[in-house]
Amino acid sequence: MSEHAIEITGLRKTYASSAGEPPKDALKGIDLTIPKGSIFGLLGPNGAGKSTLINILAGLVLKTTGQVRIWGFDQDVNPRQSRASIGVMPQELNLDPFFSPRNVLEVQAGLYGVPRSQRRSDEILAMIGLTDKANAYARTLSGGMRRRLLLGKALVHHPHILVLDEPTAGVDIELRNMLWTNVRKLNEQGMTIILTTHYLEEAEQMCDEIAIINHGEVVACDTTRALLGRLDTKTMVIEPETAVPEALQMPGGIEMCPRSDGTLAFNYNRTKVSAETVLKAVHDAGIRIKDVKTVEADLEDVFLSLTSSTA
Ligand SMILES: Nc1ncnc2c1ncn2[C@@H]1O[C@H](COP(=O)(O)OP(=O)(O)OP(=O)(O)O)[C@@H](O)[C@H]1O
Repeated sequence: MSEHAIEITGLRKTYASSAGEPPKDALKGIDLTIPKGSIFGLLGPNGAGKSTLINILAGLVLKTTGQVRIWGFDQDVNPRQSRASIGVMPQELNLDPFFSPRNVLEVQAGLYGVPRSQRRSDEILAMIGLTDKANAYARTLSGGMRRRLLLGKALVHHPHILVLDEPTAGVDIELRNMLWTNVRKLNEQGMTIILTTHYLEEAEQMCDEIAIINHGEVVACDTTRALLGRLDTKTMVIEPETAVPEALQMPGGIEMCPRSDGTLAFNYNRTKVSAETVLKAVHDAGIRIKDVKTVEADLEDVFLSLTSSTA
């Protein structure tokens, strides 16, 4: 059995032309492997191709060419097994208004051929906090409750992989925390999680690995730590003890930027300049240091550097 939850090779999707619009190459040859047991982030600007990719994984959009293996099953050769291995929580709140949460879960379990003896609607309702609403019409549920129900619906067939498409877009903090607690718990139980999010801080906190997609191509795929280590620029922020002399000259490779709060930011390329060199330059400039801290690049910096030049 493969150690990868998902293996994608040469995946292309071209949407046919319609209403006078030319054909659209939404995915231009994606190669991607997602390790089993990981929390994997799929990031990219609007229109990058994330939903297309997720919908292909979910079996909702047909690929143009390429190979997709889900939990070791080739989508074309073993469509039933590959579909059974994955559960998708979609972005849209597409629920039948006259179905109760219990109906929704039971019907979904039926669609996936889960035998009655293996259904666990009560357990799922408890997990998503909808036990009291088990028999209420979906149209009477709040937006947050519907979203939780969609999470439950994605889990009825015990998938190995859970895909969350923008699960926290526009949700309040309480629901966001509840979602993440559940996602972490499921991951600890061995489920592989794939998520798209616009909140880079969230991806930084949640994901072990991240792929950044731009214009239908993977422009970076690495561990979150390695991705954050990619940017060479580092900043040292110094709070001076005394007034700073005007017109300071810094050695090459160190740029000084005074900040409005009275601190001084020194930007330097950490592969070329050491922190010690920066501190010495500050000292030689006659600046007495009251406090000092260094600032690492965050995911937003990495994201912008990889996507803004071609946007
Ligand atoms: N059914 C479709 N027909 C034609 N073009 C489409 C269709 N669906 C998506 N596209 C186009 O394909 C490209 C990728 O869209 P996709 O929805 O996959 O991006 P995305 O990264 O999910 O964006 P967002 O974050 O805004 O949801 C876009 O240019 C979009 O306009």
